[in-house]
Amino acid sequence: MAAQIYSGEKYASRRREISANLAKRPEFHDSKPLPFMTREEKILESSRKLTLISKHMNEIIDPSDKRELYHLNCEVLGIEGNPMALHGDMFIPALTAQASDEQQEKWLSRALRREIIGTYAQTELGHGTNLRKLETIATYDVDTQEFVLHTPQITALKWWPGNLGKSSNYAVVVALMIIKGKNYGPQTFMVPLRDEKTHQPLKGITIGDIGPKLAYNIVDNGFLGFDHYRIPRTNLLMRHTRVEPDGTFVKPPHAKINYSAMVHVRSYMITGQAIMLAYALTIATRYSSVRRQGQIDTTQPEVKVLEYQTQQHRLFPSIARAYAFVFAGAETVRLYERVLQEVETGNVSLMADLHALTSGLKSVVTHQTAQGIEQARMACGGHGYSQASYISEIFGVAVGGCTYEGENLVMLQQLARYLVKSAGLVQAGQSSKLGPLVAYLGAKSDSTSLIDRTPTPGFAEYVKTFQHIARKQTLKAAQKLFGFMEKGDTREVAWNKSTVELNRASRLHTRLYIVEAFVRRVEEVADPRLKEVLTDLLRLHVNYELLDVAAYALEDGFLSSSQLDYIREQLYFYLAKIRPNAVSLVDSWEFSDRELRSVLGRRDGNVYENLFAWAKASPLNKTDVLPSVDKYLKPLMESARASKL
Ligand SMILES: CCCCC/C=C\C/C=C\C/C=C\C/C=C\C/C=C/C(=O)SCCNC(=O)CCNC(=O)[C@H](O)C(C)(C)COP(=O)(O)OP(=O)(O)OC[C@H]1O[C@@H](n2cnc3c(N)ncnc32)[C@H](O)[C@@H]1OP(=O)(O)O
Ligand SMILES: Cc1cc2nc3c(=O)[nH]c(=O)nc-3n(C[C@H](O)[C@H](O)[C@H](O)COP(=O)(O)OP(=O)(O)OC[C@H]3O[C@@H](n4cnc5c(N)ncnc54)[C@H](O)[C@@H]3O)c2cc1C
Repeated sequence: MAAQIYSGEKYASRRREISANLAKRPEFHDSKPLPFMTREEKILESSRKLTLISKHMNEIIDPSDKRELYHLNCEVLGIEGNPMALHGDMFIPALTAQASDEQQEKWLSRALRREIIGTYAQTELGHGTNLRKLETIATYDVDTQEFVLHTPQITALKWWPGNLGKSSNYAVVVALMIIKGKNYGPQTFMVPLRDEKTHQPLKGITIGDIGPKLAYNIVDNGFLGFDHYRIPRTNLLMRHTRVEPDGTFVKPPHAKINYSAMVHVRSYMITGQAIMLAYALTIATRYSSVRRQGQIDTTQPEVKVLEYQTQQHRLFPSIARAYAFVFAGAETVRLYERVLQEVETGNVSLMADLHALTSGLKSVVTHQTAQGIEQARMACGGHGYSQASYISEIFGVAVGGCTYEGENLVMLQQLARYLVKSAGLVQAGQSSKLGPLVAYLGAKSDSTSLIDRTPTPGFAEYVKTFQHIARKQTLKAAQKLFGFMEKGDTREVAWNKSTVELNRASRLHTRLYIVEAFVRRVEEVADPRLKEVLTDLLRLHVNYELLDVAAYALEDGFLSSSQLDYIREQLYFYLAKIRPNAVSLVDSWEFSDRELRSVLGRRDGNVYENLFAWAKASPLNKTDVLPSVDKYLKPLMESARASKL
């Protein structure tokens, strides 16, 4: 099953080898539990381990393999980030996609050797979403052939870039490019920030950390201001866009090619989110198979809480989602890598499809992941609330994905633009022009679903039902938009009056895509034992998801209320059928205890002994009497006693 999850036996077994290798190297392990450390201690600890990784990486992984590096980082550094997180996640991808060969020779090779540390500085105090209104300006000075970077007011300060605050000495900075008074929109520049020897900020740079956050606190998200700071013309990233010495601007082959680092993260983060969801579910499912509370048969001992249908309903549909997401994530990464290669040859035809797909997936997956993690926490009762479970940290890190790389409700609108265009083609009788991801919009719907009248597995009927719902909502939302425009609203006003409905269409389209990706993967499985278990999980998934969106199919009679009952019964049937495999389904992700960092979710299942040992090790228990008691509580009680006398 691990080979299914990790798209092949090769990587699944490499993961095992890497984990086994690390198990023998205590210097790579957390020196104490992360929840017992201050932020400063965590950053120090993470930097220590990062240095070890850099020194010994070649002995443990093939450094050119992104997935091996990712696994090494998960084991050693963990999810709370590290001082070079953005270096790998965005700085290197931005240089790879946007720097010219010559620039790559100069900077990318140094970045890959870790001679310099970089980040991606785009968001500002006043603007994150609306990139066209960024306020940092890069004005071209023809005389000196330099760009002058400037922060004209406080809202123009860069704000949020990861590892900008304290760690990075370079950044890919996004600024509005002005040449001879003309605004050429957001462009990307390679900018030195700190002296390479002293790490002191360079003259003209104001820089620092933005303070603690909900989670992800090992990362020093930062602020950055420029005071008429000069960089050479050749620091504009010039793989696709160019500015000649005389200020002539050479347009890129696609207007949004500079947004590639964002599309990179949106493509990869689907897998990252699936893994975080699986972390939380591993912890909650293991714990639920140890925790006994209450009885189902009063003549029998207390049951494991995993026997309760409510607990199964709380956890198993999310287990199915984690699988669905990791399968969809693998497809997304393949598409991203293909588009990256095609862009190299000047073919930008798939950029819009990739952008639409990743915008929708990023939004739906992060939202459902956060929901699933929070349910996993609650499924652990009181112990879920303790940091010993580590689920609160996993939630805090994962939920950040709802905001970063484009706020979810905004990104759903990006997909909606694509869907509206497609709906326009359908309306104009040009369905043959629809791309493969939206071809279903042009198909004719059956009048009713046959979901309860086809032999199992009947996935085609489920897919048809999801298609019916997504098509109906897309055409309806587009119609609403067109209707407002016909009545005289501008497109922007009409859009704003239709966005709740448009975003619903985007979610439904994306959920259809996820179901289809799951079906595609299960169809490929050759081993009959694996196929059976995955088919059960997929059945649970399609019934759960369909029930969640059934209102759309009930309102036009595509589904009847008796079919709804059928779907519910199927759901309950598969909850029970999956129960014996539940622990194996989470164990198949093969997370080591070191990677999980959860006292509650350890493989040995010795929950109570482990919790007690953890509590005793808490910093507060180092002494029996805290200074706060000596200083305040004892005098308080003493004065209360004295006043009574
Ligand atoms: C190997 C296994 C490993 C597994 C790995 C697992 C995990 C690791 C992965 C990730 C790391 C995780 C964590 C890192 C943590 C945090 C990092 C966070 C970083 C950041 O947040 S960086 C800042 C991100 N900021 C944003 O995302 C801003 C969002 N805003 C925008 O993107 C844009 O402003 C906008 C909303 C898209 C609008 O742009 P605008 O220029 O105004 O364009 P429009 O007028 O709206 O559209 C015009 C037109 O262009 C199309 N368009 C827009 N963007 C793109 C694009 N990128 N590509 C193609 N086309 C695009 C748009 O659709 C319109 O098309 P039309 O045809 O409709 O005109
Ligand atoms: C953990 C984390 C890490 C980050 N790392 C980086 C980084 O490394 N580099 C970097 O540059 N940035 C980074 N960011 C910033 C991040 O990319 C932005 O916060 C994000 O893009 C959202 O932009 P915003 O903060 O301006 O939100 P806003 O756009 O101000 O959103 C506020 C509200 O307004 C709504 N809204 C905004 N525009 C519209 C619209 N057009 N239509 C309808 N509703 C709208 C949103 O839906 C939301 O509800 C990070 C953020 C976080 C949380």
